[in-house]
Amino acid sequence: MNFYFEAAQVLDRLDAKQGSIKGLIASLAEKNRKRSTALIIETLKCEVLHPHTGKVLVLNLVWVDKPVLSDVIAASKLTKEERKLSSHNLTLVLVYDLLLGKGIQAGDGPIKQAVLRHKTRLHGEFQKLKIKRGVTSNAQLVQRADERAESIPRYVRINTSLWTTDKAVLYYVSRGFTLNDTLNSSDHKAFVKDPHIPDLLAFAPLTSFVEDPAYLDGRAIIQDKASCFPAFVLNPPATEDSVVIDATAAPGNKTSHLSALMGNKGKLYAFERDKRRFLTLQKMLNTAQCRNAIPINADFLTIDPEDNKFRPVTHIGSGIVNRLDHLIPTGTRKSTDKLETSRLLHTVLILTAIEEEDIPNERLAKLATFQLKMIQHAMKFPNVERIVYSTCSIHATENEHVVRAALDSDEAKAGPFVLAPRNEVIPSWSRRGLPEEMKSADGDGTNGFFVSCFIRVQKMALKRKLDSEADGTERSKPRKRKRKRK
Ligand SMILES: C[S@@+](CC[C@H](N)C(=O)[O-])C[C@H]1O[C@@H](n2cnc3c(N)ncnc32)[C@H](O)[C@@H]1O
Repeated sequence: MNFYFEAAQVLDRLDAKQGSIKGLIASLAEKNRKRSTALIIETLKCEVLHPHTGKVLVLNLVWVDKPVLSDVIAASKLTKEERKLSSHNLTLVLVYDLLLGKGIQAGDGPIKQAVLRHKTRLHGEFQKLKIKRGVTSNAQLVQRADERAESIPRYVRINTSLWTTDKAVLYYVSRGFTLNDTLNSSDHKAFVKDPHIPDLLAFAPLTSFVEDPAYLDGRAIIQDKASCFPAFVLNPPATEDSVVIDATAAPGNKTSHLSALMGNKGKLYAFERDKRRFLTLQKMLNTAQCRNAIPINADFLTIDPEDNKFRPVTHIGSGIVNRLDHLIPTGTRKSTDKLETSRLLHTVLILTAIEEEDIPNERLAKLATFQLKMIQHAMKFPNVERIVYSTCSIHATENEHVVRAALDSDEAKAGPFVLAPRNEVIPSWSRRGLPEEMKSADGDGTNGFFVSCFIRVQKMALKRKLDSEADGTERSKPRKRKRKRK
C-alpha cells in the first residue's frame, strides 16, 4: 500500500505547488520510485486540471472537458460513502489501478476494501463514461495524450570514442533495420542519419534499445536530439593540449558527447556539485570510456579561474535547467527497469513543459540569477574563447533575458564576449530564439530547449588572423583588393 500513499503524497504536493513533478519524484524512496512514478504519470494523464479553466490536460496536447477518474469516482459516490477515502489523490491512484492498471496491488487493508466494495459500480460508471465520450477502449481515453510522445523519434548518438557511425549503420542494418532518407514513424524498422547533428541516428519513436548490446556496452547512447546541440555548438578542439570544462555535468550525456568530439584527447574537466549525481556521472563516463574526462565533485562557481590547472581552459559548456536529465538513468545500463523509468520520465518531460508555464516569477528570477552567475564565472577564465549556455526551459527569463544580461555584464565587456555569428551555430537550423526578447536576436531555441554561444572577440579575431597568416590568405586579400581598385 505504501507506494499508493507515496504517489498520492506527490500528487498532493503538486496540487499545493510545493515542487515540480521532477523534484517530487526524485524525492521518493528508491525502493518504490519506479512503481510510484508509473502510477503518478498514468494518473496525471487522466487528471491534470488546468488552473483557470478546470479542463483536464492530456499532456501538453489537448485540454479535454472533464477528468476521467474524478468523474467516475463522483458518479459512483465512492468517496461519499466511504469515510476512509478522505484523500482525493489516494482515491485517484487506487481507482486508476483498479480500472486502468493491474488491479490494486496491495494486501487486504481497510482502504483497499473500501474501494473494492464499490468495484462493480466503479466499472459500470467507467463503461458509461466511455460510451458518453465515444470511445471503445481504455487506451482511447488517454490515447491522444501519448500522440506527441510517440511522434518524437528515438535518437541514438553513436559514441565515436568507441565506434563509428558507418559501423553502427551496418550493425543496425544487420539487426533488421533499414537506413532511409526520411523517417516515417509508421515504419518501425527504419532509421535515418540526423541532418543536423553528426553521428546521431533517429529511429521510429517506440523503438526499444533495452536489449541492444551496443547500447548496453556504451557504443550507442540514447540521447535526445536537443541535448546534443550544446556540445556540437561548443565545438571543442580535438588536440592533445585541449582543455575544456563541462560546468554542470551529471548525468554526463553532454560530457560524453564533448569527450567524443574531442577525440578523447586533451583534458575535459566535468564539474558536478551533487554527490549522488556525481556517482551517476562517474558511471556514465566509465561506460562511455571517456578517457580524457576528469570528473570533479565540486561547485563550478567555487573554481578559481586563475588556478594553473584551469587557466588554459578555452571552451566551457554549461547546461543548467535540464529539469529531468539527472533522473534519467544512464550509468547502469544493465537495468531494463531503469530504461522503462526513463520512458516514463520522457512523459514527465512533456508534462513538465506545461508545468513550467506555472513556475512562479520569483523562482524563475532566482534561477535566472544563478544561471547568469554561471556564465559570468565562465567568462572569467583568462583563456576561454567559447562558452555555450543551454537550458531546456521555455522561459525567456531563463533564456534570452539571461543572455542579454550576460552580454551587458562587466565580464562580457572585459572579454569582450559577443554572441557567436549564426554561421558558427548550426547555420542549417532555421529556428532561432525569440527575436523580440533580444536587442539583436541570436539565441538558438529548439523545441523546449535553448542554446546560446558566446565567443571572445579579440581572441577569435586574433586566431583568424594567425590562421590566415599561416595559410597565406591574409596576404592574398590586399592583393585582390588592390586589383579590384585598379
Ligand atoms: C541539467 S543537469 C546537466 C545535464 C548534463 N549537462 C547532461 O547533458 O547530461 C544540471 C546538473 O548540473 C549540476 N549543477 C548545477 N549547478 C552546478 C554548479 N554550480 N556546479 C556544478 N554542478 C552544478 C546539477 O547538480 C545537475 O546535476
